[in-house]
Amino acid sequence: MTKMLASVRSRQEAEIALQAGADIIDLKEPSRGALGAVDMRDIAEIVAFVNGRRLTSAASGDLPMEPDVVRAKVDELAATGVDFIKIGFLPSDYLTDCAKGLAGIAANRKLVAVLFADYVYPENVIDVFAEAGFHGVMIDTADKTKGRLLQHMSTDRIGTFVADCHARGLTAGLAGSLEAPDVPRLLAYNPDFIGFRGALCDNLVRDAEINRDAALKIRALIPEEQPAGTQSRVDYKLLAARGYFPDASELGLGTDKIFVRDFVLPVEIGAYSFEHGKTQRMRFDVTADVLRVTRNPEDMRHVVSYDLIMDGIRSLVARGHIELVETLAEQIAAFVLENPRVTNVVVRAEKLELGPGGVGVIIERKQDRQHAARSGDRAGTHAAEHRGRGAVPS
Ligand SMILES: O=C[C@H](O)COP(=O)(O)O
Repeated sequence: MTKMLASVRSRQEAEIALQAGADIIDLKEPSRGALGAVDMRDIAEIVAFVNGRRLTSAASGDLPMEPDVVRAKVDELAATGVDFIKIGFLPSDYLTDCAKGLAGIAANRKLVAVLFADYVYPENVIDVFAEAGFHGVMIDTADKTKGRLLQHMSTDRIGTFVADCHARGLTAGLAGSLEAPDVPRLLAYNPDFIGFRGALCDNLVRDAEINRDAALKIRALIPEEQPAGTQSRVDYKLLAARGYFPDASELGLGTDKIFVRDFVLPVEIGAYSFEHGKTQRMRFDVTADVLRVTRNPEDMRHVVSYDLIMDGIRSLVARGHIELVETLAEQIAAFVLENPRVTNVVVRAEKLELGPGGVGVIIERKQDRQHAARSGDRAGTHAAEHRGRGAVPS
């Protein structure tokens, strides 16, 4: 289950987050930086106010990578009774020492290491926290003026991050100036929690007060059902279980078309030797017929996000050299059809650098409704089939 974490700075804000249904009340002072700490006295007051009705966490503040300083601050926070302590780790020669220095506290308290998507870390950084006994790792952004998490990290890398954490027994969290349309894209990767501050405030201004309606809007996008366990990066069965797809009773509403047009990416593709070891630009046009869920679409649960289509194409292309445009077009069609709301898809895949104009292929593929109905599990059937064939980006 993916939990909603709401960062609050005061008891009043904690009350709004609690009433809006946030799962984790995170204590953070946004005006003091990405991981600004709330004053100790206020933390104690807010933890007492929440009084076990929700999980609580507290940010450590933007600390220098000095083991003694970090340990002293975490010790102090541990005494407040918060359930989780979030500690920011900057790339540094002392990162490992700082993590190891917390192993003693980690034996008794749940520590969550916060890494920043706008910095570069050594490849084995998650191992460092697993070895030090941390409870989890989360990705956030350090500079809140420089874009959302998904502008720093592809969904494919996010999927890898979550899977790497889970493989090491760590919980995985995601945050970073997230907005409502980001939620279904991130939910598909099954993080343990998704964190918000700006999106809960008026006009996305994270230093402003939390707004109840904004918090309710985000809460509605993270339904609280218990998902089935999943192997896949993008799990449409999971999204279906969370209310992102229609019930059979709603199918009478017909379909709409969503499209991605003129989506250009560098791709390693081609059967000729001169096409190997380099990229060439390709343009993709995808049109999908999508079952309508409601007459009044109001939030991301009611739509099939075109972002999911673009994320899928990026992931497929990132897997390495592809011999044929036809192969890639089939993979894209299969990926889009994994979404049980898609009844039909047309994929146009075009190489842009081989002739005076484009060259490529247009294919049209349909959802195998009969097969899906036979299985009695419309939402999961195609995902399972394509996963088996390796069509899901991995
Ligand atoms: O822990 C999560 C953060 O508070 C997210 O803050 P943000 O949404 O303003 O980036």
